[in-house]
Amino acid sequence: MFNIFIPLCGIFSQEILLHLFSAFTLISTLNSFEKWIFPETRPLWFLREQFANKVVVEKPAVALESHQLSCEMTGGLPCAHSMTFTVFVLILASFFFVRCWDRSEAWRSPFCRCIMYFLIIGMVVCMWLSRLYLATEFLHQCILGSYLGIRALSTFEGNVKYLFARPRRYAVSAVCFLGGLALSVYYVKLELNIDPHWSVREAFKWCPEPTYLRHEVGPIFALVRDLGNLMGLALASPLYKL
Ligand SMILES: O=P(O)(O)OC[C@H]1O[C@@H](O)[C@H](O)[C@@H](O)[C@@H]1O
Repeated sequence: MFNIFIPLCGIFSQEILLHLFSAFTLISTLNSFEKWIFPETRPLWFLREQFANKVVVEKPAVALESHQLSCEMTGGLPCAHSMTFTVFVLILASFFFVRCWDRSEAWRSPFCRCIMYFLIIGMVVCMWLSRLYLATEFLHQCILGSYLGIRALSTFEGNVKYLFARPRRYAVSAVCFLGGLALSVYYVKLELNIDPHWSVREAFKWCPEPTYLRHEVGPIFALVRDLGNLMGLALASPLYKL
């Protein structure tokens, strides 16, 4: 998303680019924090654990396969793909249809609205199905991911003027605070004897081929990536001047 789709959207308008990048970064950070604080298991890990502990002994008709796309290193809840994809599709659809509505009355008809909702829901459900097919997510993780994405996006849209008007020093301080919070979670977990790297250990334990694991999908990498993107936005603040 950050490398291809979001920059490509910037070809059409700088407004879309800024809106997409800021909403996407905030929502991705929210997701990374949730996964960092409370990593939940994934179907692949859960099922393999069940077989290893002999809780399930009957061999299923379908074998579970692991490959590069299914060897994830973060927790399952909330599904990052569903969360960010829902936000991406909603922002693009709203820009596209608002433009069409401004150009022609015909686009405001109930038929066109139905097509729009059908397309959005269809694309999000396809994303859920792809995650379920790979056994990387449970259904509730996908549904919650999309739900949290929608709630976070509506909060962002409601406060966008306030956020875009923040002076640079406030924005940078907020990002530094988030960095401190992520670090504190690490030490609090160590104090409580909770392994902060639990999800990484699960990934190494249940992924049959260690070379399938990608460092860029680890929880610390995702947090650093998102906080780095946020710092970029903070340094460019106030964003309404861009
Ligand atoms: O939660 P999901 O959908 O399995 O996604 C796992 C990871 O997928 C990666 O593509 C993202 O960069 C990470 O931020 C995310 O944690």
